Amino acid sequence: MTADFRTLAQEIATARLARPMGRVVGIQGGAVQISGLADSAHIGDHLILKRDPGTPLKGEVLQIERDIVHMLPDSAPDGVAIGDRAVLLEIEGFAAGDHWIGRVIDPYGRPLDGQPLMRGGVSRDLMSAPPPAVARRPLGTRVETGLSVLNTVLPIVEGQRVGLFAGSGVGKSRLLADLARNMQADVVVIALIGERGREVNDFVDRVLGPEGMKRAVVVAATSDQSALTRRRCAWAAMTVAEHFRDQGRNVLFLADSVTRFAEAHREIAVSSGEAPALRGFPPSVTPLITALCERAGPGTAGQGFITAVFSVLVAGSDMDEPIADILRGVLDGHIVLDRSIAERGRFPAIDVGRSVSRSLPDAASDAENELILSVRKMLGAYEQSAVMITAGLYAEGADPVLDQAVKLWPELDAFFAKPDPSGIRNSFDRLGLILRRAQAPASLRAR
Ligand SMILES: Nc1ncnc2c1ncn2[C@@H]1O[C@H](COP(=O)(O)OP(=O)(O)OP(=O)(O)O)[C@@H](O)[C@H]1O
Repeated sequence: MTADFRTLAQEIATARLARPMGRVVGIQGGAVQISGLADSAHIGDHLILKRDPGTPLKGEVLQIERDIVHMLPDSAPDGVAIGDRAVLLEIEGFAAGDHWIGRVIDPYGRPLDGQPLMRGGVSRDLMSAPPPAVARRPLGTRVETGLSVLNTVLPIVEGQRVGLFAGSGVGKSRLLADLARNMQADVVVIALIGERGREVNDFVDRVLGPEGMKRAVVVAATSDQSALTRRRCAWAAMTVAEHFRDQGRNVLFLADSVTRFAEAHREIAVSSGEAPALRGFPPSVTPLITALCERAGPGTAGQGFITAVFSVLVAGSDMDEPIADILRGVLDGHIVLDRSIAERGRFPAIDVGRSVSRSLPDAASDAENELILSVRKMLGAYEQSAVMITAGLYAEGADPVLDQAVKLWPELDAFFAKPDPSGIRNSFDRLGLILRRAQAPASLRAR
């Protein structure tokens, strides 16, 4: 029997023909209390509530008390009455497989691209723990990113977890798509959390395109779906990544965005009575985000790596807002996109001065580290005097580093925008050439 038939036979054998039913006994806030299901329901199970009159209302099991199941409905529980019937739906196991590559799925493993999709052979727990810290391999080697700036001054190594901090409309999706298409990886798993439906289609069809989809699994939950589904999206995508990692493959995991994941959690937490604390977010948001990020990283011996980029929405470049702050603490680096750079048309709009890769200095050779340090010094000198320079108040000769920085600035700025499919070595060669032209390293070392 082929694997597909075995899966089908298993599904038929385990299918439940009768469905447990309960009755509404209360409605409080956004949640509906149901009796008669406490023995059969599990957290996260789906329910369908038959409103009389009205269309059925779907929802998920949020809490279970001794006799009562608390259901969080997908939309406002208008028209729900005491005594209405609630039917427990069986939730299928989540089992990824190779045939998911190239597909767009929802957080329950159902296809969103109109084609049939079989489940894989083995169901996985969506909330699995990360590999034990002591058994984990160390971070791996540098990966080709396809972009000059990430190949050189902000390197990413196998198993590294990076935050992508960006305001709206500064090129976050395009950068993620560039990485999905060009970054070195066996499989790319993309979590699209809380985007509008139109944006998901646009991302898949136009921004990512058929080339990007070739090795990608997209897991999407749109903004109109319930908070539970949106929150589940991040876990489902991470579970897909873990499936491929366990097979020894190197996975690139891209999450867009952790902010929307945290917002979905906030909705759920408030419905279950948790008080907001961190500027509107409940205290449980910190362990939630930390646990998700921890699942990425190196696997154990024989497993692959999950190299991850988690995007964060930072309104008005506020890097201290709670989600950005939590992420900065748990990740191994951050890439900051800057609106003023995007506004002058330089993409990717990475603010190199404010971005950090914690894989340095280990990820680069001594000579490369020296080059990176020189670039950073020059950028620092330029940025400190940027106002003076643009106001025409800069006079050559006062500071040799600033003189070089001013001279090199246009070339460095153009270098940061360049794609580089030919690899890390080539990116460093080009960067070295730019610096040598101004004989910068020697004079900088003398400072
Ligand atoms: N690499 C690029 N080259 C040229 N233009 C770009 C590039 N990246 C982004 N842009 C421009 O910036 C716009 C916004 O990009 P993108 O949709 O990726 O931003 P975003 O931060 O994901 O936006 P949102 O917050 O709305 O999701 C694009 O429509 C395009 O005009």
